[in-house]
Amino acid sequence: MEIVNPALHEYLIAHASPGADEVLRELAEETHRSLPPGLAGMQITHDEGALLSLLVKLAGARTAVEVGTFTGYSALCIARALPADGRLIACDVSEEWTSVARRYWERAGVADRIELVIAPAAETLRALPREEFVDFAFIDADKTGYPEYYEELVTRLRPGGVLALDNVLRSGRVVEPAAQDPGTVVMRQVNDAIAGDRRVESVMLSVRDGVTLVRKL
Ligand SMILES: C[S@@+](CC[C@H](N)C(=O)[O-])C[C@H]1O[C@@H](n2cnc3c(N)ncnc32)[C@H](O)[C@@H]1O
Repeated sequence: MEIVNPALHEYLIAHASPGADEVLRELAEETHRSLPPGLAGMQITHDEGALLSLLVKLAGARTAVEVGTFTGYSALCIARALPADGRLIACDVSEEWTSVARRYWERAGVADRIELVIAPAAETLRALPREEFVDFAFIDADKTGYPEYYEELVTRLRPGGVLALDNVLRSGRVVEPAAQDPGTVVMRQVNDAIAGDRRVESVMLSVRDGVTLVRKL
């Protein structure tokens, strides 16, 4: 999934702060021990988690939304960067995977900041107030859902708010014309749409599998 070479990726991870965090490390270990590699590999890596925490703090975020929670690693990185009275709405469809997440959120002392909604994310997002109240959002779920998740979230992002999208390079497949799987085709459309979206300024980063950062104007 990573697009930088493995040695360099290890080096990046070793230099992201906070260095050793017991709760995050054990969450990653349990996820990789209990699930097959194809599923466990959906978890973001430590460097991306550190990036999310930093962005939440830089944006001064109090209200955040995550689409795609899995076993809770990214949600934990977002929630612990919020102030104590901050709120993260976490969207997923899996009771099984998010039951792991809940245990680690409790351990980290951030469970009271996270509202987990088990339902298709499009339904959850559509039901949110139609106001610019979101300070930070992270999209990391089914790729064909990205156009709707982006639109529902960008309209609710406050001016100056930040939205991050994961897997935007699809392991490099976005630049391979022969790659025509639905996720890659949709991701090319999303990437083009964001680059031309006059409501935002944006940049694509080659972090892990590619992360686009969007700031609402
Ligand atoms: C790549 S994983 C998320 C990884 C997570 N951000 C982390 O840090 O470990 C994608 C997640 O999206 C969820 N998902 C897939 N389709 C969804 C949908 N329509 N609505 C909400 N969640 C969905 C899956 O259940 C899965 O947990």
